[in-house]
Amino acid sequence: MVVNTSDKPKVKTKAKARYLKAKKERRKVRKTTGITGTSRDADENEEGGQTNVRPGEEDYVMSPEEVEENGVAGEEGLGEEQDGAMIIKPNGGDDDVPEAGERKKKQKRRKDRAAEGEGEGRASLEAHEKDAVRKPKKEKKLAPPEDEVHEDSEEEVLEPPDEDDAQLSPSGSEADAADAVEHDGPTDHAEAPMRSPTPPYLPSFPLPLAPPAPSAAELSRQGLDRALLQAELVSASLTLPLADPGVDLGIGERTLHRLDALGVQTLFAVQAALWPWLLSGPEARRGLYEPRYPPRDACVSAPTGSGKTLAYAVPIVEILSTRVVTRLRALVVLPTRDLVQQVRETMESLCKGTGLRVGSATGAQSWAKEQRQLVEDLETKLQGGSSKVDILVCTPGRLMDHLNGTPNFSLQHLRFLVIDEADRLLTQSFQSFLPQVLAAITPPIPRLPLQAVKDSHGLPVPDALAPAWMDVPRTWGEPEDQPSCQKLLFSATMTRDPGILKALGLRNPKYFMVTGAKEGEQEEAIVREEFAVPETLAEHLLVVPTDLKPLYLFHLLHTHPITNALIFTKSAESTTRLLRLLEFFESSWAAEEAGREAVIARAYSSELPKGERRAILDQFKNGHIGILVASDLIARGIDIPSVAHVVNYDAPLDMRKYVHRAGRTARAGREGDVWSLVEEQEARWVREMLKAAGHWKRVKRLRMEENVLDPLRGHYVKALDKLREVYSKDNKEA
Ligand SMILES: Nc1ncnc2c1ncn2[C@@H]1O[C@H](COP(=O)(O)OP(=O)(O)OP(=O)(O)O)[C@@H](O)[C@H]1O
Repeated sequence: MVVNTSDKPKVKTKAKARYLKAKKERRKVRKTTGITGTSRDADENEEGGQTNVRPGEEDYVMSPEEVEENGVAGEEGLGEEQDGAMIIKPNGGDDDVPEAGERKKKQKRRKDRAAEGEGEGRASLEAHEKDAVRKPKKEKKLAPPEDEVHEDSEEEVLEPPDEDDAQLSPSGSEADAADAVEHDGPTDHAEAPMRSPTPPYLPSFPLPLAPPAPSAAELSRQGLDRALLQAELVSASLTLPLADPGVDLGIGERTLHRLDALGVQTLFAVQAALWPWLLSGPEARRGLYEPRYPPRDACVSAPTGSGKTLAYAVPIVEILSTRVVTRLRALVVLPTRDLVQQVRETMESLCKGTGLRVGSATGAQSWAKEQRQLVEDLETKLQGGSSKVDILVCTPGRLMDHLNGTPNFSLQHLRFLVIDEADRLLTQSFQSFLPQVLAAITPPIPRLPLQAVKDSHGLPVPDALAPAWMDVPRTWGEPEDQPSCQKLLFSATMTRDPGILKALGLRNPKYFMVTGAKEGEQEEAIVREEFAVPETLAEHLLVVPTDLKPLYLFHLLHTHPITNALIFTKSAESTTRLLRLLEFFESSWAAEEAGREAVIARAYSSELPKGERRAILDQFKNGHIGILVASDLIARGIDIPSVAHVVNYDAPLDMRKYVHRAGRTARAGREGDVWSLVEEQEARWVREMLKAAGHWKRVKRLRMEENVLDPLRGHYVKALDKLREVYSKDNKEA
């Protein structure tokens, strides 16, 4: 960082005179030797991968006044001099030099002088200097803390494979090219010297840490602590045989057969806790309408892949299977179309033989068609609505469309409202759906009078108001009927934020938490929002230089080898770019020797049309595609049992994202690995994030020497060239 010194008052001292003389001498030397040392040079070097200055460690140039106060480089050993100014390396601060104590004393003396009132100008100069001296310290914090990442780790050093013999040394242009690919797309290297002195990486700032979890007292003030702190804690390792004669699950023969057909022999922890509570326990309500004794709501937090879908789907189907007429009685809301499709399939397979009808609303079909599929009578005005489906699985946007625009689409008969991936659906981006849904399940005031309804030909039409909606005579003091809708919230990262949960208007909620936390640490884990991950998940973290990240990825894919893998990037665009680079790399690698087979990879993001996305997902599920490079569109909920590895190519932005991405593998008790490639400048906050979530100890930190990449560098360079070519062609055509 260059500090502008022009507005500083001039202070002439002997030290300064000495300094200026020395400066003249140095200029002379430079003129004769041709060595320059401006910060611009440093930037250009950095861009070319030649400098020792790491991203985020910008140089600080000292003013003559500061030199005077701090002494010259030769005296203090703080840094090197550049064009008449001193450059302090950020990691050459106070802590690193023996003379630091002396300098501190001087700074203190300066402070004291300023405090004694040596004039305003001098005081502001002091402040400026103080800032300037501090800044490098701040920058130091941003420096890639590779050492720190390794400090308390059991590192696994990955040895270079020796079967390949391609030897290419790292070069500046290669680093440039990788940088271009990762940051700006391909660039013309001939232009490199013309670049501005801006460092090649955007300055990095640590992400703000999550605010501390609300205290028990805070929760208490919000009126939610009792329920939350009295959560039913369920051990993640709990299982229950489905055929256990000693346990009354409240499940009928038909459902037991369906579960058997689905391969369910043993209940997972979340199911073992929830099914009896909903179906056979003292608090269970099996009626379709429970206006006098409405059921309690439930919030369920359980790790990814732990069977939350069946945990709610089975009780819903079991209870609704007694219904006689079709009404919309269960609504399941999910954040994406793919998840809607997945849950609909599960519901349909459970409903076989019950006569229950399952529908979905995502906007995948035309509006009119979807309306006709959901509502029986779109013409007559019916107070009780007219539904063609018993269970509707939908996205929030399409649900709002139907609430506002589909005649006779009513939620008054709802017995279950399931909000799956609840923490996601309660975030701001989805916030408007919740008030509308809550209004639609709340009876009107005053209640509606019963009236005979006739169709356009004057013939009577059956209409049915839900009990809580009806205006019926009641004796004095008798309470009005309550809506029978039971809200069930599910997530692997369920929010404990009382403010957010309050917005749901939960009725005497019961919390279930499936946790791996040890006894005695569970309460803290709840309050601190620590999320459990599957026990069978192995977690690895590798700190890599930004410019070589793709190459490290390719190395991982080849050496481990990693297949049946989901690779997550930060955006749809990055997904496409990384896939192209991977394809070019693979074709170059496979072409080198007969018999080598390139890995088959595809991209998956919102950039693809819906139909294509579906086809790609199917191919990935049945193993025709080995690697799916994906955006966060499928980071949540998607269940693909064959996924053996997840790679965080771009670091997840928060712990929730980390948990959900990682949770695409190690599902239903299977083994799985997550690999996080963390850029040097991100390492600190990734570590902080994992630590704050009580997760750091689980993560195995890897160290990989750069020479392991050598056998693949040649193919990588070719791939980069090809990518640059394609992008410049694309740009010309655009
Ligand atoms: N009791 C069981 N026995 C065997 N397999 C089960 C059982 N329960 C669920 N599964 C299977 O486990 C897998 C994961 O279940 P599910 O998708 O419901 O997980 P989830 O907890 O909702 O995960 P996420 O939080 O990622 O959405 C599914 O393939 C499901 O069929």
